[in-house]
Amino acid sequence: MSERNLLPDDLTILITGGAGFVGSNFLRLMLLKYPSYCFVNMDKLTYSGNINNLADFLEYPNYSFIHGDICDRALVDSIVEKHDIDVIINFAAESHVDRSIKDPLIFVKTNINGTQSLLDAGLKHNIKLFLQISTDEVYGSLDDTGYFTEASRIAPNNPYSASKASADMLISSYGNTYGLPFNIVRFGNTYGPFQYPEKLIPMAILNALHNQPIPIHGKGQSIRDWVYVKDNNSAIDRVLHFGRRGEVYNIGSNQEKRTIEVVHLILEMLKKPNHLIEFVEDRPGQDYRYANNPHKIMSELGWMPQYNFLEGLQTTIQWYIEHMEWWGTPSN
Ligand SMILES: Cc1cn([C@H]2C[C@H](O)[C@@H](COP(=O)(O)OP(=O)(O)O[C@H]3O[C@H](C)C(=O)[C@H](O)[C@H]3O)O2)c(=O)[nH]c1=O
Repeated sequence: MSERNLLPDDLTILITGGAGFVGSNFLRLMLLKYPSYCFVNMDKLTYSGNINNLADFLEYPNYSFIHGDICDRALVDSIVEKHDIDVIINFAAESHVDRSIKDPLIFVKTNINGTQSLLDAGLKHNIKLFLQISTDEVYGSLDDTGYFTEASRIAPNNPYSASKASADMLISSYGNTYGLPFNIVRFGNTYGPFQYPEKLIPMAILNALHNQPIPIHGKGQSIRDWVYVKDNNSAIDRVLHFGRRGEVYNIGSNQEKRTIEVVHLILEMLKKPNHLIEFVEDRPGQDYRYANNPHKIMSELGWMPQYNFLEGLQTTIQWYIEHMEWWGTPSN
């Protein structure tokens, strides 16, 4: 078994994409839990990032924000050098599959070239760990049975997942060739507060709240394993502190649902009618099912998901009810 990551007691961590959904939720946990660590948040503030996601932390002495693009190699290099970064956690990514089908170029730029720029800066300045936030989509699609393990074949099916798979391979090649210490964490479908409403759950909640149609691809038969964002946070925290050098960890919560079931639950919880559902053409190359087997992180690092889907969904719905004005009226 490979050795544990060797990290100093007081870490300085560069979080990329920390104004986005998963990154801002993670920073929220870390800023409260580790007041002796320093966090530098670098974010491009694209359409899906929002500086308000961390508004209540702007005055924290151990937190700083830099507006910038991970593809800007000179900027990335200067940040890693100037702040004496120990760990880079890369949340920055273009992540919406439908957008990647319409315009793959930005996915290749941000997800592959951007990752390489971080790797090069990390290597040059001897960081102690590069932690990549990745996805179970790199394994492609499953039938009704079986699960992805860390040993499953990498077989992405759309430009988004191909760009994430490429980044993962680049990272492990830097580990193998140059000895860069790294971990890769591959999540299932993440949901919770602060998610930009283009992904299924926040889109369906907000459309329902505005009595707008909810577009469902095909007949809504695709299956996803839904992981509450706080469970993702605790998984990253465990990998950061206890992960073994060069290892990949799959995250899953064994809470699989069909898309149509998820939307029915949302409508039921909001007491909205089912006729808001509008079946539309299926996504080209739609993946039928994703489901990670999280045995490795559970047995080696003692991680356990804490949130069941109904509880997480209820909390998420409540958050969107309270923050409806953030998003305006849905355009469809
Ligand atoms: C946006 C939308 C989605 N869907 C369907 C398509 C999928 O079968 C399912 C979930 O779609 P969503 O786009 O929310 O997520 P995935 O395509 O599963 O991918 C997501 O989970 C992985 C792990 C990532 O890594 C991606 O970043 C993340 O976007 O609902 C609809 O039917 N209608 C819609 O309007």
